[in-house]
Amino acid sequence: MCGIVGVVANGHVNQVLFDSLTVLQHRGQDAAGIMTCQQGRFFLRKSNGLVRDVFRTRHMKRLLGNMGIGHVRYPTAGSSSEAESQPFYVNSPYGIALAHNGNLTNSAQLTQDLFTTDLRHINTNSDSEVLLNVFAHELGKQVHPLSAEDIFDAIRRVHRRCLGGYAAVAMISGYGLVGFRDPHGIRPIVLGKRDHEQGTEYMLASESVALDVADFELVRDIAPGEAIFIDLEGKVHTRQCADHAKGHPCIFEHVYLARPDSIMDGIHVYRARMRMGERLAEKIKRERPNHDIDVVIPIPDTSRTSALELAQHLGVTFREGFIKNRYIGRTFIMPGQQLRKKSVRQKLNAIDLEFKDKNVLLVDDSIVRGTTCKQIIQMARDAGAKKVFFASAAPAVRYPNVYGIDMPAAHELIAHGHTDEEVGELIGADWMIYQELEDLISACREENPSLEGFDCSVFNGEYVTGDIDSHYLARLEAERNDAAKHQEDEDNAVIDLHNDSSAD
Ligand SMILES: O=P(O)(O)OC[C@H]1O[C@H](OP(=O)(O)OP(=O)(O)O)[C@H](O)[C@@H]1O
Ligand SMILES: NC(=O)CC[C@H](N)C(=O)O
Ligand SMILES: [Mg+2]
Repeated sequence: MCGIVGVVANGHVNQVLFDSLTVLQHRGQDAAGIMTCQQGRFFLRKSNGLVRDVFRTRHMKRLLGNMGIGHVRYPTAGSSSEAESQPFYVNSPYGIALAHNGNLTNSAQLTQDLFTTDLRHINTNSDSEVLLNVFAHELGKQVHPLSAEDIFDAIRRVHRRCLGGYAAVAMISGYGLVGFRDPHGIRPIVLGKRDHEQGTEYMLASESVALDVADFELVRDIAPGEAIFIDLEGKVHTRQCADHAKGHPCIFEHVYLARPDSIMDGIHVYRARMRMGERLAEKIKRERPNHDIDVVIPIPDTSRTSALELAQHLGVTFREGFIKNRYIGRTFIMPGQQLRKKSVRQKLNAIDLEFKDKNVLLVDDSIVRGTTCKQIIQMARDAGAKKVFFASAAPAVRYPNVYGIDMPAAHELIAHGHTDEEVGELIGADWMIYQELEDLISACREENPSLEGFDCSVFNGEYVTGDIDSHYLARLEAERNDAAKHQEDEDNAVIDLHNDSSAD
Protein backbone atom coordinates (compact mmCIF):
# COMPACT_ATOMS: atom_id res chain seq x y z
CA MET A 1 0.00 0.00 0.00
CA CYS A 2 2.25 2.68 -1.27
CA GLY A 3 0.90 6.10 -2.13
CA ILE A 4 0.89 7.40 -5.69
CA VAL A 5 0.05 10.75 -7.23
CA GLY A 6 0.22 12.34 -10.68
CA VAL A 7 -0.56 15.90 -11.78
CA VAL A 8 -0.96 17.82 -15.04
CA ALA A 9 -1.23 21.56 -14.39
CA ASN A 10 -0.64 24.97 -15.91
CA GLY A 11 2.35 25.80 -13.74
CA HIS A 12 5.14 23.86 -12.00
CA VAL A 13 3.80 20.80 -10.17
CA ASN A 14 6.66 20.15 -7.72
CA GLN A 15 5.00 21.79 -4.72
CA VAL A 16 1.60 20.23 -5.26
CA LEU A 17 3.21 16.79 -5.59
CA PHE A 18 5.19 17.35 -2.39
CA ASP A 19 2.07 18.45 -0.48
CA SER A 20 0.08 15.47 -1.71
CA LEU A 21 2.81 13.00 -0.83
CA THR A 22 2.91 14.47 2.66
CA VAL A 23 -0.73 13.55 3.24
CA LEU A 24 -0.19 10.11 1.69
CA GLN A 25 2.71 9.45 4.05
CA HIS A 26 0.62 6.96 6.08
CA ARG A 27 0.74 4.66 3.02
CA GLY A 28 4.53 4.34 2.98
CA GLN A 29 7.27 5.57 5.27
CA ASP A 30 10.35 3.93 3.73
CA ALA A 31 11.11 6.00 0.64
CA ALA A 32 9.73 8.85 -1.41
CA GLY A 33 10.20 10.13 -4.93
CA ILE A 34 9.03 12.76 -7.40
CA MET A 35 9.65 12.84 -11.14
CA THR A 36 8.62 15.84 -13.21
CA CYS A 37 8.69 16.48 -16.93
CA GLN A 38 9.50 19.74 -18.71
CA GLN A 39 9.72 19.98 -22.48
CA GLY A 40 10.29 16.28 -22.79
CA ARG A 41 13.01 16.07 -20.16
CA PHE A 42 12.57 14.19 -16.87
CA PHE A 43 13.80 15.38 -13.47
CA LEU A 44 13.98 12.90 -10.60
CA ARG A 45 14.59 12.96 -6.89
CA LYS A 46 14.03 9.78 -4.87
CA SER A 47 15.57 8.40 -1.74
CA ASN A 48 14.89 6.43 1.43
CA GLY A 49 13.14 8.39 4.15
CA LEU A 50 10.03 10.41 4.87
CA VAL A 51 8.79 13.00 2.36
CA ARG A 52 9.97 15.90 4.51
CA ASP A 53 13.49 14.44 4.69
CA VAL A 54 13.88 13.36 1.07
CA PHE A 55 13.06 16.71 -0.56
CA ARG A 56 15.21 19.71 0.31
CA THR A 57 14.86 23.12 -1.31
CA ARG A 58 17.72 22.32 -3.66
CA HIS A 59 15.86 19.25 -4.94
CA MET A 60 12.55 21.08 -5.28
CA LYS A 61 14.18 23.77 -7.38
CA ARG A 62 15.36 21.18 -9.88
CA LEU A 63 12.00 19.41 -10.18
CA LEU A 64 10.75 21.49 -13.09
CA GLY A 65 7.69 21.10 -15.28
CA ASN A 66 3.92 21.17 -15.48
CA MET A 67 3.53 17.40 -15.30
CA GLY A 68 4.81 15.01 -12.67
CA ILE A 69 4.27 11.90 -10.59
CA GLY A 70 5.16 11.03 -7.00
CA HIS A 71 5.41 7.98 -4.75
CA VAL A 72 5.73 7.05 -1.08
CA ARG A 73 6.94 3.50 -0.62
CA TYR A 74 6.16 0.64 1.73
CA PRO A 75 8.11 -2.23 0.16
CA THR A 76 6.17 -5.40 -0.63
CA ALA A 77 8.56 -6.84 -3.20
CA GLY A 78 12.32 -6.77 -3.63
CA SER A 79 14.28 -4.90 -0.99
CA SER A 80 14.08 -1.55 0.82
CA SER A 81 17.05 -0.33 -1.19
CA GLU A 82 17.00 3.19 -2.56
CA ALA A 83 17.41 1.68 -6.03
CA GLU A 84 13.91 0.23 -5.68
CA SER A 85 12.31 3.45 -4.55
CA GLN A 86 9.97 4.97 -7.12
CA PRO A 87 9.18 6.43 -9.68
CA PHE A 88 10.97 4.08 -12.07
CA TYR A 89 12.08 5.19 -15.53
CA VAL A 90 12.72 3.62 -18.95
CA ASN A 91 13.97 5.55 -21.95
CA SER A 92 12.13 3.63 -24.64
CA PRO A 93 9.64 4.19 -26.14
CA TYR A 94 9.47 7.98 -25.76
CA GLY A 95 10.65 8.02 -22.12
CA ILE A 96 8.23 6.68 -19.51
CA ALA A 97 8.18 7.07 -15.72
CA LEU A 98 5.89 5.04 -13.49
CA ALA A 99 4.80 4.87 -9.84
CA HIS A 100 2.92 1.83 -8.61
CA ASN A 101 0.87 0.76 -5.62
CA GLY A 102 0.22 -2.95 -5.25
CA ASN A 103 1.89 -6.20 -6.05
CA LEU A 104 2.07 -8.28 -9.21
CA THR A 105 1.57 -11.95 -8.46
CA ASN A 106 3.21 -13.18 -11.67
CA SER A 107 6.24 -10.89 -11.69
CA ALA A 108 8.72 -13.83 -11.71
CA GLN A 109 7.21 -15.21 -14.93
CA LEU A 110 6.93 -11.73 -16.43
CA THR A 111 10.59 -11.00 -15.68
CA GLN A 112 11.54 -14.12 -17.60
CA ASP A 113 9.22 -13.26 -20.52
CA LEU A 114 10.54 -9.71 -20.65
CA PHE A 115 14.08 -11.04 -21.01
CA THR A 116 13.56 -13.93 -23.40
CA THR A 117 10.71 -12.62 -25.56
CA ASP A 118 10.64 -8.85 -25.23
CA LEU A 119 14.42 -8.51 -24.89
CA ARG A 120 14.12 -6.11 -21.95
CA HIS A 121 16.33 -5.94 -18.90
CA ILE A 122 15.04 -5.78 -15.31
CA ASN A 123 17.68 -4.57 -12.90
CA THR A 124 15.99 -4.92 -9.52
CA ASN A 125 13.68 -7.34 -7.74
CA SER A 126 10.88 -4.78 -7.76
CA ASP A 127 7.64 -5.84 -9.41
CA SER A 128 7.03 -2.17 -10.20
CA GLU A 129 10.02 -2.17 -12.57
CA VAL A 130 8.40 -5.21 -14.21
CA LEU A 131 5.06 -3.42 -14.59
CA LEU A 132 6.76 -0.42 -16.16
CA ASN A 133 8.63 -2.60 -18.65
CA VAL A 134 5.53 -4.53 -19.65
CA PHE A 135 3.73 -1.22 -20.26
CA ALA A 136 6.72 0.16 -22.18
CA HIS A 137 6.99 -2.96 -24.33
CA GLU A 138 3.30 -2.91 -25.17
CA LEU A 139 3.40 0.83 -25.92
CA GLY A 140 6.38 0.25 -28.17
CA LYS A 141 4.22 -1.91 -30.43
CA GLN A 142 2.09 1.10 -31.37
CA VAL A 143 3.02 3.28 -34.33
CA HIS A 144 4.36 6.79 -33.81
CA PRO A 145 2.74 9.25 -33.15
CA LEU A 146 0.59 7.82 -30.34
CA SER A 147 -3.14 8.46 -30.09
CA ALA A 148 -5.13 8.04 -26.86
CA GLU A 149 -6.51 4.82 -28.34
CA ASP A 150 -2.95 3.49 -28.83
CA ILE A 151 -2.21 4.08 -25.16
CA PHE A 152 -5.42 2.28 -24.16
CA ASP A 153 -4.54 -0.64 -26.45
CA ALA A 154 -1.21 -0.97 -24.68
CA ILE A 155 -2.94 -0.97 -21.28
CA ARG A 156 -5.38 -3.58 -22.53
CA ARG A 157 -2.40 -5.85 -23.16
CA VAL A 158 -0.87 -4.92 -19.79
CA HIS A 159 -4.06 -6.21 -18.14
CA ARG A 160 -3.82 -9.44 -20.12
CA ARG A 161 -0.22 -10.02 -19.05
CA CYS A 162 -0.09 -8.72 -15.48
CA LEU A 163 -1.82 -10.42 -12.55
CA GLY A 164 -2.29 -9.12 -9.04
CA GLY A 165 -3.07 -5.74 -7.56
CA TYR A 166 -1.91 -2.56 -9.26
CA ALA A 167 -2.90 1.05 -9.34
CA ALA A 168 -0.37 3.05 -11.31
CA VAL A 169 0.41 6.52 -12.61
CA ALA A 170 2.76 6.95 -15.55
CA MET A 171 4.14 9.87 -17.55
CA ILE A 172 4.90 9.50 -21.22
CA SER A 173 7.29 12.19 -22.37
CA GLY A 174 5.71 14.37 -25.03
CA TYR A 175 2.25 12.89 -24.46
CA GLY A 176 0.86 13.20 -20.95
CA LEU A 177 -0.19 11.46 -17.77
CA VAL A 178 -1.75 8.00 -17.61
CA GLY A 179 -3.46 6.28 -14.69
CA PHE A 180 -4.75 2.72 -14.59
CA ARG A 181 -6.19 0.23 -12.13
CA ASP A 182 -6.14 -3.56 -12.24
CA PRO A 183 -9.31 -5.35 -13.45
CA HIS A 184 -10.31 -6.20 -9.85
CA GLY A 185 -9.66 -2.67 -8.61
CA ILE A 186 -7.80 -4.11 -5.64
CA ARG A 187 -5.77 -0.99 -4.95
CA PRO A 188 -7.42 2.45 -4.98
CA ILE A 189 -6.93 5.43 -7.29
CA VAL A 190 -9.06 8.56 -7.79
CA LEU A 191 -9.31 11.40 -10.30
CA GLY A 192 -9.58 15.02 -9.18
CA LYS A 193 -9.74 18.39 -10.92
CA ARG A 194 -9.07 22.03 -10.11
CA ASP A 195 -10.22 25.00 -12.13
CA HIS A 196 -7.54 27.44 -13.19
CA GLU A 197 -7.76 30.54 -15.35
CA GLN A 198 -5.61 28.85 -18.00
CA GLY A 199 -7.69 25.68 -18.00
CA THR A 200 -8.62 22.77 -15.76
CA GLU A 201 -5.81 20.95 -13.94
CA TYR A 202 -5.97 17.26 -13.05
CA MET A 203 -4.67 14.99 -10.34
CA LEU A 204 -4.66 11.22 -9.95
CA ALA A 205 -4.01 9.92 -6.43
CA SER A 206 -4.29 6.86 -4.22
CA GLU A 207 -6.70 8.60 -1.87
CA SER A 208 -9.03 11.58 -2.12
CA VAL A 209 -7.31 13.16 0.87
CA ALA A 210 -4.40 14.01 -1.44
CA LEU A 211 -6.80 16.04 -3.58
CA ASP A 212 -8.18 17.94 -0.59
CA VAL A 213 -4.87 19.33 0.51
CA ALA A 214 -4.17 20.79 -2.93
CA ASP A 215 -7.71 22.14 -3.45
CA PHE A 216 -8.62 19.63 -6.12
CA GLU A 217 -12.17 18.32 -6.07
CA LEU A 218 -12.91 14.62 -6.28
CA VAL A 219 -14.32 13.69 -9.69
CA ARG A 220 -14.52 9.92 -9.21
CA ASP A 221 -12.62 6.70 -8.66
CA ILE A 222 -10.94 5.10 -11.63
CA ALA A 223 -13.03 2.00 -12.23
CA PRO A 224 -11.48 -1.47 -12.01
CA GLY A 225 -9.73 -2.11 -15.33
CA GLU A 226 -10.19 1.47 -16.51
CA ALA A 227 -7.44 3.77 -17.76
CA ILE A 228 -7.34 7.56 -17.87
CA PHE A 229 -5.06 9.56 -20.14
CA ILE A 230 -4.67 13.30 -19.64
CA ASP A 231 -2.86 14.84 -22.58
CA LEU A 232 -0.60 17.88 -22.45
CA GLU A 233 -3.48 20.15 -23.45
CA GLY A 234 -5.38 18.99 -20.39
CA LYS A 235 -7.90 16.90 -22.30
CA VAL A 236 -9.10 13.81 -20.41
CA HIS A 237 -9.56 10.51 -22.26
CA THR A 238 -10.95 7.44 -20.49
CA ARG A 239 -11.48 3.85 -21.53
CA GLN A 240 -12.38 0.51 -19.93
CA CYS A 241 -9.33 -1.59 -20.88
CA ALA A 242 -10.04 -4.90 -19.15
CA ASP A 243 -11.71 -7.83 -20.88
CA HIS A 244 -13.52 -8.84 -17.68
CA ALA A 245 -13.45 -6.11 -15.04
CA LYS A 246 -14.99 -7.08 -11.70
CA GLY A 247 -14.53 -4.80 -8.72
CA HIS A 248 -12.99 -6.31 -5.61
CA PRO A 249 -11.31 -3.45 -3.76
CA CYS A 250 -9.15 -4.42 -0.80
CA ILE A 251 -11.27 -4.29 2.35
CA PHE A 252 -8.19 -3.75 4.51
CA GLU A 253 -8.01 -0.20 3.09
CA HIS A 254 -11.17 0.52 5.09
CA VAL A 255 -9.96 -1.32 8.18
CA TYR A 256 -6.50 0.24 8.48
CA LEU A 257 -4.63 1.41 5.42
CA ALA A 258 -6.55 4.50 4.29
CA ARG A 259 -6.96 7.78 6.10
CA PRO A 260 -10.41 8.18 7.64
CA ASP A 261 -10.97 11.45 5.77
CA SER A 262 -10.68 9.70 2.39
CA ILE A 263 -13.58 8.60 0.21
CA MET A 264 -12.83 5.36 -1.57
CA ASP A 265 -15.02 3.60 -4.12
CA GLY A 266 -17.94 5.74 -3.01
CA ILE A 267 -17.43 4.91 0.67
CA HIS A 268 -16.39 7.38 3.36
CA VAL A 269 -13.68 5.48 5.19
CA TYR A 270 -14.63 7.33 8.37
CA ARG A 271 -18.24 6.22 8.19
CA ALA A 272 -17.26 2.64 7.38
CA ARG A 273 -15.11 2.59 10.53
CA MET A 274 -17.99 4.01 12.58
CA ARG A 275 -20.23 1.23 11.33
CA MET A 276 -17.53 -1.33 12.20
CA GLY A 277 -17.79 -0.04 15.79
CA GLU A 278 -21.58 -0.33 15.76
CA ARG A 279 -21.55 -3.88 14.40
CA LEU A 280 -18.96 -4.97 16.94
CA ALA A 281 -20.99 -3.44 19.79
CA GLU A 282 -23.98 -5.49 18.62
CA LYS A 283 -21.90 -8.65 18.72
CA ILE A 284 -20.70 -7.87 22.24
CA LYS A 285 -24.30 -7.35 23.34
CA ARG A 286 -25.25 -10.70 21.82
CA GLU A 287 -22.37 -12.64 23.29
CA ARG A 288 -22.11 -10.92 26.67
CA PRO A 289 -25.40 -9.24 27.48
CA ASN A 290 -24.28 -8.94 31.11
CA HIS A 291 -20.78 -7.71 30.42
CA ASP A 292 -18.90 -5.92 33.19
CA ILE A 293 -16.91 -3.49 31.01
CA ASP A 294 -16.24 -0.22 32.88
CA VAL A 295 -14.51 1.69 30.12
CA VAL A 296 -13.71 1.44 26.39
CA ILE A 297 -10.19 2.54 25.42
CA PRO A 298 -8.93 2.80 21.81
CA ILE A 299 -5.41 1.95 20.69
CA PRO A 300 -4.39 5.06 18.79
CA ASP A 301 -4.49 5.97 16.09
CA THR A 302 -6.59 4.08 13.60
CA SER A 303 -9.03 2.35 15.97
CA ARG A 304 -10.28 5.60 17.49
CA THR A 305 -13.20 6.05 15.09
CA SER A 306 -14.64 2.57 15.59
CA ALA A 307 -13.88 2.47 19.33
CA LEU A 308 -15.82 5.68 20.02
CA GLU A 309 -18.83 4.38 18.13
CA LEU A 310 -18.56 0.99 19.81
CA ALA A 311 -18.59 2.62 23.27
CA GLN A 312 -21.62 4.73 22.41
CA HIS A 313 -23.60 1.76 21.14
CA LEU A 314 -22.63 -0.25 24.19
CA GLY A 315 -23.51 2.62 26.52
CA VAL A 316 -20.10 2.48 28.18
CA THR A 317 -17.73 5.38 28.92
CA PHE A 318 -15.09 6.06 26.25
CA ARG A 319 -11.71 7.27 27.45
CA GLU A 320 -8.34 8.01 25.83
CA GLY A 321 -6.20 5.82 28.06
CA PHE A 322 -3.20 5.72 25.73
CA ILE A 323 -1.42 8.80 24.50
CA LYS A 324 0.31 8.59 21.16
CA ASN A 325 3.68 10.17 20.55
CA ARG A 326 2.92 12.26 17.47
CA TYR A 327 6.47 11.93 16.17
CA ILE A 328 6.39 8.15 15.77
CA GLY A 329 4.82 6.82 12.58
CA ARG A 330 2.79 3.72 11.93
CA THR A 331 4.42 0.67 13.47
CA PHE A 332 2.79 -2.02 11.34
CA ILE A 333 4.44 -0.76 8.16
CA MET A 334 7.90 -0.41 9.71
CA PRO A 335 10.52 -2.83 8.40
CA GLY A 336 11.59 -5.61 10.79
CA GLN A 337 9.99 -7.04 13.92
CA GLN A 338 12.60 -5.59 16.29
CA LEU A 339 11.88 -2.05 15.17
CA ARG A 340 8.12 -2.58 15.23
CA LYS A 341 8.25 -3.96 18.76
CA LYS A 342 10.41 -1.16 20.08
CA SER A 343 8.32 1.50 18.37
CA VAL A 344 5.04 0.41 19.97
CA ARG A 345 6.44 1.30 23.39
CA GLN A 346 7.89 4.57 22.12
CA LYS A 347 4.62 5.42 20.44
CA LEU A 348 2.05 4.68 23.14
CA ASN A 349 1.98 5.44 26.85
CA ALA A 350 -0.78 4.68 29.38
CA ILE A 351 -2.53 7.15 31.66
CA ASP A 352 -2.68 5.01 34.78
CA LEU A 353 -5.80 6.54 36.31
CA GLU A 354 -7.93 5.40 33.39
CA PHE A 355 -6.97 1.78 34.10
CA LYS A 356 -6.66 1.52 37.88
CA ASP A 357 -9.12 -1.06 39.28
CA LYS A 358 -11.23 -1.06 36.12
CA ASN A 359 -12.38 -3.69 33.66
CA VAL A 360 -11.21 -2.20 30.39
CA LEU A 361 -12.15 -3.09 26.83
CA LEU A 362 -9.25 -2.21 24.54
CA VAL A 363 -10.24 -1.73 20.90
CA ASP A 364 -7.93 -1.98 17.92
CA ASP A 365 -8.79 -1.86 14.23
CA SER A 366 -7.02 -5.16 13.60
CA ILE A 367 -4.53 -7.64 15.01
CA VAL A 368 -1.94 -8.80 12.51
CA ARG A 369 1.31 -10.01 14.05
CA GLY A 370 0.11 -9.23 17.57
CA THR A 371 3.03 -6.87 18.15
CA THR A 372 0.82 -4.01 19.35
CA CYS A 373 -1.83 -5.80 21.39
CA LYS A 374 0.57 -7.99 23.39
CA GLN A 375 2.47 -4.97 24.66
CA ILE A 376 -0.62 -2.85 25.13
CA ILE A 377 -2.39 -5.47 27.24
CA GLN A 378 0.68 -5.72 29.46
CA MET A 379 0.76 -1.91 29.75
CA ALA A 380 -2.90 -1.91 30.76
CA ARG A 381 -2.19 -4.47 33.46
CA ASP A 382 0.87 -2.58 34.66
CA ALA A 383 -1.34 0.51 34.90
CA GLY A 384 -3.60 -1.36 37.37
CA ALA A 385 -6.46 -2.72 35.24
CA LYS A 386 -8.55 -5.41 36.95
CA LYS A 387 -9.54 -7.22 33.75
CA VAL A 388 -8.38 -6.53 30.21
CA PHE A 389 -10.74 -7.44 27.37
CA PHE A 390 -9.71 -7.00 23.75
CA ALA A 391 -11.86 -6.23 20.70
CA SER A 392 -10.76 -6.12 17.06
CA ALA A 393 -12.87 -4.11 14.59
CA ALA A 394 -11.74 -6.56 11.89
CA PRO A 395 -11.95 -10.36 11.85
CA ALA A 396 -8.86 -12.45 12.61
CA VAL A 397 -6.08 -12.00 10.02
CA ARG A 398 -5.18 -15.60 9.21
CA TYR A 399 -3.83 -15.54 5.65
CA PRO A 400 -0.97 -13.77 3.86
CA ASN A 401 -1.56 -10.79 1.60
CA VAL A 402 -0.24 -10.95 -1.96
CA TYR A 403 -1.63 -7.68 -3.35
CA GLY A 404 0.50 -4.96 -1.81
CA ILE A 405 0.38 -5.33 1.97
CA ASP A 406 3.50 -6.79 3.50
CA MET A 407 2.06 -9.83 5.27
CA PRO A 408 3.84 -12.56 3.31
CA ALA A 409 4.31 -15.28 5.91
CA ALA A 410 1.39 -17.09 7.51
CA HIS A 411 3.48 -18.15 10.50
CA GLU A 412 4.11 -14.48 11.38
CA LEU A 413 0.35 -13.85 11.77
CA ILE A 414 -0.72 -14.41 15.34
CA ALA A 415 -4.16 -15.80 14.41
CA HIS A 416 -2.88 -18.23 11.77
CA GLY A 417 -3.90 -21.74 12.79
CA HIS A 418 -5.59 -20.49 15.98
CA THR A 419 -9.17 -20.02 17.10
CA ASP A 420 -10.32 -16.62 18.35
CA GLU A 421 -10.15 -17.89 21.95
CA GLU A 422 -6.60 -19.14 21.46
CA VAL A 423 -5.56 -15.72 20.16
CA GLY A 424 -7.04 -14.18 23.31
CA GLU A 425 -4.82 -16.50 25.38
CA LEU A 426 -1.76 -15.82 23.25
CA ILE A 427 -2.06 -12.07 23.64
CA GLY A 428 -2.89 -12.31 27.33
CA ALA A 429 -6.47 -10.95 27.23
CA ASP A 430 -9.18 -11.99 29.69
CA TRP A 431 -11.63 -12.12 26.80
CA MET A 432 -11.18 -11.66 23.07
CA ILE A 433 -13.77 -10.64 20.52
CA TYR A 434 -13.38 -10.27 16.76
CA GLN A 435 -15.68 -8.66 14.19
CA GLU A 436 -17.55 -11.13 11.97
CA LEU A 437 -16.45 -10.96 8.32
CA GLU A 438 -20.01 -10.49 7.07
CA ASP A 439 -20.43 -7.57 9.47
CA LEU A 440 -17.21 -5.98 8.23
CA ILE A 441 -18.35 -6.36 4.63
CA SER A 442 -21.79 -4.91 5.36
CA ALA A 443 -20.20 -2.02 7.31
CA CYS A 444 -18.20 -1.09 4.21
CA ARG A 445 -20.78 -1.91 1.58
CA GLU A 446 -23.72 -0.08 3.17
CA GLU A 447 -22.75 3.16 1.48
CA ASN A 448 -22.18 1.62 -1.95
CA PRO A 449 -24.32 -1.51 -2.40
CA SER A 450 -23.46 -1.57 -6.12
CA LEU A 451 -19.95 -2.81 -5.29
CA GLU A 452 -19.64 -6.39 -6.43
CA GLY A 453 -17.50 -7.44 -3.50
CA PHE A 454 -14.20 -6.96 -1.72
CA ASP A 455 -10.87 -8.68 -1.62
CA CYS A 456 -11.00 -10.17 1.89
CA SER A 457 -8.15 -12.63 1.37
CA VAL A 458 -6.35 -11.87 4.65
CA PHE A 459 -9.50 -12.94 6.47
CA ASN A 460 -10.82 -15.81 4.36
CA GLY A 461 -7.87 -16.99 2.24
CA GLU A 462 -9.83 -16.44 -1.00
CA TYR A 463 -7.61 -14.68 -3.53
CA VAL A 464 -9.73 -12.87 -6.10
CA THR A 465 -7.19 -13.12 -8.94
CA GLY A 466 -7.51 -16.91 -8.87
CA ASP A 467 -3.79 -17.57 -9.42
CA ILE A 468 -2.66 -18.12 -5.83
CA ASP A 469 -1.97 -21.65 -4.66
CA SER A 470 -0.02 -23.24 -1.83
CA HIS A 471 3.19 -23.30 -3.91
CA TYR A 472 2.96 -19.58 -4.52
CA LEU A 473 2.38 -18.88 -0.83
CA ALA A 474 5.24 -21.17 0.19
CA ARG A 475 7.63 -19.38 -2.18
CA LEU A 476 6.45 -15.96 -0.99
CA GLU A 477 6.92 -16.96 2.62
CA ALA A 478 10.44 -18.23 1.95
CA GLU A 479 11.42 -15.10 0.02
CA ARG A 480 9.81 -12.44 2.15
CA ASN A 481 9.67 -13.57 5.77
CA ASP A 482 11.32 -11.12 8.16
CA ALA A 483 14.68 -12.88 8.21
CA ALA A 484 14.88 -13.19 4.42
CA LYS A 485 13.98 -9.52 3.92
CA HIS A 486 16.61 -8.44 6.38
CA GLN A 487 19.20 -10.42 4.45
CA GLU A 488 18.11 -8.93 1.12
CA ASP A 489 18.28 -5.39 2.51
CA GLU A 490 21.83 -6.01 3.73
CA ASP A 491 22.78 -7.37 0.34
CA ASN A 492 21.37 -4.31 -1.41
CA ALA A 493 22.81 -1.76 0.93
CA VAL A 494 25.77 -0.75 -1.21
CA ILE A 495 25.15 -1.45 -4.86
CA ASP A 496 22.55 0.77 -6.48
CA LEU A 497 21.88 1.70 -10.07
CA HIS A 498 20.14 4.97 -10.80
CA ASN A 499 19.12 6.85 -13.87
CA ASP A 500 18.97 9.91 -11.68
CA SER A 501 19.97 13.19 -13.27
CA SER A 502 19.85 15.12 -10.02
CA ALA A 503 22.25 13.57 -7.55
CA ASP A 504 22.23 14.66 -3.92
O1 LIG B 1 -0.89 -6.75 15.32
P1 LIG B 1 0.10 -5.80 14.74
O2 LIG B 1 1.09 -6.51 13.87
O3 LIG B 1 0.75 -4.94 15.78
O4 LIG B 1 -0.65 -4.87 13.71
C1 LIG B 1 -1.85 -4.20 13.98
C2 LIG B 1 -1.60 -2.84 14.56
O5 LIG B 1 -0.78 -2.04 13.67
C3 LIG B 1 -1.50 -0.92 13.22
O6 LIG B 1 -1.16 0.24 13.95
P2 LIG B 1 -0.02 1.27 13.48
O7 LIG B 1 0.83 1.62 14.63
O8 LIG B 1 0.70 0.74 12.29
O9 LIG B 1 -0.79 2.56 12.96
P3 LIG B 1 -1.92 3.52 13.54
O10 LIG B 1 -1.26 4.58 14.35
O11 LIG B 1 -2.56 4.08 12.30
O12 LIG B 1 -2.90 2.73 14.35
C4 LIG B 1 -2.95 -1.24 13.47
O13 LIG B 1 -3.71 -0.07 13.65
C5 LIG B 1 -2.89 -2.06 14.73
O14 LIG B 1 -2.79 -1.22 15.84
N1 LIG C 1 3.13 -1.23 -1.08
C1 LIG C 1 3.21 -1.14 -2.39
O1 LIG C 1 2.28 -0.77 -3.06
C2 LIG C 1 4.52 -1.56 -2.96
C3 LIG C 1 4.74 -1.38 -4.43
C4 LIG C 1 5.82 -2.32 -4.96
N2 LIG C 1 5.35 -3.68 -4.95
C5 LIG C 1 7.09 -2.17 -4.13
O2 LIG C 1 7.43 -3.01 -3.37
O3 LIG C 1 7.77 -1.19 -4.23
MG1 LIG D 1 -2.78 0.91 15.31
